[in-house]
Amino acid sequence: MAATDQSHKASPTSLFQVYLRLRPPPSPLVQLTQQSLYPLLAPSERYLTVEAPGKESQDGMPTHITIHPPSDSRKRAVEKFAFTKVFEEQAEQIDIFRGTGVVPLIEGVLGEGRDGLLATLGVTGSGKSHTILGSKSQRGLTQLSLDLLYRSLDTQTLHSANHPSLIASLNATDASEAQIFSASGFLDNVYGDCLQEPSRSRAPTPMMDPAFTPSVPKRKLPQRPSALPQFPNISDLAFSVEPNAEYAILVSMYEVYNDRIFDLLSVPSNQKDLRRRHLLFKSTEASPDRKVVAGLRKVVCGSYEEALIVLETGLMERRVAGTGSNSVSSRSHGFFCVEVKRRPRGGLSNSWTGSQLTVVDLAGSERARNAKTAGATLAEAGKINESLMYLGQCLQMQSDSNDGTKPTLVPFRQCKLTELLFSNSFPSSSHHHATHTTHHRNAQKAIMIVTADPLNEFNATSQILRYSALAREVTVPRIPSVSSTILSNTTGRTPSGQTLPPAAHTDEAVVEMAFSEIARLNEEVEILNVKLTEQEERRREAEENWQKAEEKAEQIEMEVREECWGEMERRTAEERRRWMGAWGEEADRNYEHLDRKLEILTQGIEIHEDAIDQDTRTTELENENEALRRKLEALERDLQCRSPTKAPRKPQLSSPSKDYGPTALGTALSKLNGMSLIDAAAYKAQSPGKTPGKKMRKLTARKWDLMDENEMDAFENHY
Ligand SMILES: Nc1ncnc2c1ncn2[C@@H]1O[C@H](COP(=O)(O)OP(=O)(O)OP(=O)(O)O)[C@@H](O)[C@H]1O
Repeated sequence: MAATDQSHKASPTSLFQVYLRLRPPPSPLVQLTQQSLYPLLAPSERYLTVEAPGKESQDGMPTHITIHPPSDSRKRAVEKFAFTKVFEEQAEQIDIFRGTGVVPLIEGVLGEGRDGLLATLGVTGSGKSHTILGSKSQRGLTQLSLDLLYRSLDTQTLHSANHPSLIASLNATDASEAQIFSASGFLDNVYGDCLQEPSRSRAPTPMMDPAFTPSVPKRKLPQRPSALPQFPNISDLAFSVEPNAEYAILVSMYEVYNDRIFDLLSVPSNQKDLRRRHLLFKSTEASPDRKVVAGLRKVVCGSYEEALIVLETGLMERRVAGTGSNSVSSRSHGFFCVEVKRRPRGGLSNSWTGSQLTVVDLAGSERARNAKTAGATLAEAGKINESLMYLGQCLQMQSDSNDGTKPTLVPFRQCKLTELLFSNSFPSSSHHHATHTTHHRNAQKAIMIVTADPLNEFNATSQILRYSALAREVTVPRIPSVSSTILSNTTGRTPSGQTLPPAAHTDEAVVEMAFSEIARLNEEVEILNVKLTEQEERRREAEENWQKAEEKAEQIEMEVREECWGEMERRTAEERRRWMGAWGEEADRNYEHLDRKLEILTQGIEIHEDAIDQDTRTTELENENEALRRKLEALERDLQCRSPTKAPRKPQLSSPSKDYGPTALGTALSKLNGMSLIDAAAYKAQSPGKTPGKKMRKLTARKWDLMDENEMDAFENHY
């Protein structure tokens, strides 16, 4: 056999441990009734064989299977798949519970504070629901896990009926913006009178949400927990937990339908209103490092029985909602979550810590394909196929990286399902600002149980196995060589029975070699063909993804552009408003300033007019004027007497020696200066032929200084 892939071992860093469970053939009666639903092959046509356990197997369990394509298949390649463990048809529910990693997963949730995820994957009818939810006679992994949790916590589990402040305390610290209810309150509301016994008086439900109105259509009460299967028994199994702690268990359920998340415990307000509000998977303020489904309804279940009824209610809602929206139950991916919250014993503290176990029942891919022909919308069927294809890609990436050559880069953000399954699979740490401590969160541990029916259709089953397996080998069986076929009956003898000569033997060997070479080349061609088909398939998927990504990018760009444009317009309007405001204020200030100035001016004028009498002031100014004029004239005369030979200097009227400033007095003085000049000119005109020089020679400066105007006139007339 020629192999194209030799990687067998699951890497210890794998995000998922992948177990394969083969379902047994149905009983003849079931086969008869369900033949049309799940057309099965005859046992002789079985294409799947389990390999004997190898060296790497744990507990002597097989880890590999081989699938041989049926004779009518186009492909001839034989494929070998590796899993963490393979459970054959005879495996019971308890074997799966104990043999897969479910028990350590629960231990991690209880002790290590590590989230756990358990999912089943397979084509329709392969036994997913049987494995995860059980049957009429047997419990599934969900019920067994709940049983183990309650058994381990035992009396340390808190009941909301005994602790009235429990719901408020949980509400105060819940990071997922959830609505938390007590089990009795929740069940009362959904089933109403069905739960009541005539003699029993019912205490009011603590912390009942007023929005939780009793107008809800009542559901038919599910089977009593005591009527539900008790087998297999795991009473020998329990973990010891922190003795100084007390625990609360919160149950929530949701489904992913058409790539949207819907609460399964949130019953619609009336029968017609089946358009449920979808929820977001996001990081919240209280949970920055971890994404949570925000706004879920959570029910505090104090006992295993309460948890079972809530589980049944959610499953029923999944069916009711499915039927109402023209779909069937397995057309959605169902999530059942059990949160284990812990706080120090005493009930005083609100410091809840804890982790969560999530059980996932994935939709069957085959059902979606058939549903297309059964009248379901293309979008609905397409969404399941799409989400399973993305899940396949993520698992494929994991298996590709298991050989250690490529880093694990899981493209899990492509749809809600893969986001929900993988987002919390990576370790992270977050800083709590309030306490200034760094909280380290363990990476989630995940288990995938792949269910397969070896008698179900080859293509669908091989497809699921191909992308969920941890490793794969492709081989092509060696075809019996042509020469050996031809010569098988001859062996050195002619068909007539004659022995061939030695030369003929040599020719036979050459022919044999040639044929074996042709056969080898044929094998290689076959393998290359298989590889080519796969590459083409991957390329097609990649191109589809590329196109989708481009469309998404375009849409995001448009949204961003619109957002930016809106933001710009908003800011411009804001800026305009701000500017107009400022401008108005400035104008007001200016007006005010002007008003104040005018007021001051008016007041100033009034004061001036009131303070000084106009006439007195005029007289004063005239007197002053007179005195100054006289002084000026005396000065001029003095000047002329002192330098009689020199031409008389013109008084500098335009630049008086003393700067009087821009006051009224200054102006008056300037006028006076002008007047002096005119007077002097007039005076000169009155004494023609007499030069100032002659006059100056006959007068003493002292005398001249002391003479007044009249004396001066007399003096001039005398001479
Ligand atoms: N391991 C098993 N042992 C016995 N019966 C089984 C086993 N697995 C499946 N069955 C039976 O096969 C039938 C189909 O199984 P189941 O409903 O679990 O398939 P499924 O994969 O969940 O299908 P769907 O996708 O339609 O929900 C059921 O009647 C179930 O009881």
